Amino acid sequence: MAHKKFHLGYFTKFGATSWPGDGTEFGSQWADGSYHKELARMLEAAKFDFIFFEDTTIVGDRYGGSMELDLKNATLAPKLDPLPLLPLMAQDTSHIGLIATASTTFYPPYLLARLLSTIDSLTKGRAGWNMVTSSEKNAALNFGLEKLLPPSERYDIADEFVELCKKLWDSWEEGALVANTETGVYVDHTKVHTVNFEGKHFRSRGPLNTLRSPQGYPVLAQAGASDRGRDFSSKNAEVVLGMMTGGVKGMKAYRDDIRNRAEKQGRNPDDIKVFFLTPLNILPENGEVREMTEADKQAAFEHNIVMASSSLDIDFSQYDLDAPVPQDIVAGGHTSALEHMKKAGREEGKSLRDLFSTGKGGSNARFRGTAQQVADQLMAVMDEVGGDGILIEGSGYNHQLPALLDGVIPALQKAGAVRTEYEGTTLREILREF
Ligand SMILES: Cc1cc2nc3c(=O)[nH]c(=O)nc-3n(C[C@H](O)[C@H](O)[C@H](O)COP(=O)(O)O)c2cc1C
Repeated sequence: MAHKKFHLGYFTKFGATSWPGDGTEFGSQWADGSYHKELARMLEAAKFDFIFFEDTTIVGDRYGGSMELDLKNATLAPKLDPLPLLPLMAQDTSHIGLIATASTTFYPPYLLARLLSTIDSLTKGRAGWNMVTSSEKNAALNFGLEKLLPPSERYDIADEFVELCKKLWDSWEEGALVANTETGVYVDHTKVHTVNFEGKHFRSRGPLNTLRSPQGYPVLAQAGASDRGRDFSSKNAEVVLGMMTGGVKGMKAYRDDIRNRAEKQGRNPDDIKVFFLTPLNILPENGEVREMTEADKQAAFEHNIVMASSSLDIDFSQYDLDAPVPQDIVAGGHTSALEHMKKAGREEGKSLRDLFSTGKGGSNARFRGTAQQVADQLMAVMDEVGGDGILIEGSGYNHQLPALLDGVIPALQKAGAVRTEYEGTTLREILREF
């Protein structure tokens, strides 16, 4: 049976992705960029669409008011800025897309538009921007703000931010650079325009002082989950990132919803690729399934509770961790994630400790089995959901790279479910190949 062809992304961070370990694993030396350069080469050989860098700008101390658990487990920090890493990875590769996160809440639009234009030039048209509005109070404090605005206002600002960036990127028309040695004209001034943008939140005269970059502007990515977030992503994004909440039904509903919203905004839904983030648990052929030990569960708990405390802006240490999830918790951050947790408490009696003690090493991964079985499961899900891509969780999974790249991907390629060659050269072209 012919399978739905789907795209592949790899989700990681510019941080320690192989901790805990003994310090010699692949990924241990990451701060000089060498690990990610090697990783990008490996993923390009497997014909991934892109490598994706999440990012935040804090050391997490929301849980119990201490940085200890975050720094102990290298959960949120240390993390370096992924934007300068993209051109480094581009030097050793020729096709793989390079997407990094930057916040519309903290950057001035002109500065970020200029930086991303520069990176798109340096990567020869392979840059992407994951647009986030940020959800950590500490991040606000780091940038001199007392607190974050409510999520919907942050999205209103982000809408205007993107509108201005696009105007700035378009302030240089195609063909403005002429470099005509006979006339002595380097840039045709009639093709470079001021933008005179006067919005509610931003003003900018423009034009950018860069060049028009190979893609014009970077591929725009976003992960809206709330109603307002989905409106934003279906209006602006070309890569939309979803979670696998709600199983196949939930995934299909999410993708259909994003496509419908995009159509209502006058966009061609096929220009948007929806990727679902998931870990994989690839087991050895006929091997023993290793269950989580108590130490694994404790490490998972510490990691997950630090992540959730900061992204939801909740000090979970105030709550009973072993009773069903309290229904009166209020989130400052991503509200949809908290709603799922409360539902698990209400309907299944799950405690915060139950919810936070899983996930390490892909123990609760939906996709679990030998390389061939994982490939078959991925194809079955994509066939049913209808597309568009899988974003494979990479942080903490370096040990699985051989099984992924020598097992799962070749099995998918053999079945015709993923690409075996790149046709396009820019990230936008590659995403639109199918
Ligand atoms: C795959 C994925 C990647 C994300 N990456 C980041 C990130 O790097 N930084 C960040 O602050 N938020 C990140 N988020 C959070 C989203 O930007 C968004 O806030 C979240 O999905 C909740 O949606 P909502 O804002 O509509 O409630 C990510 C979410 C997902 C699903």
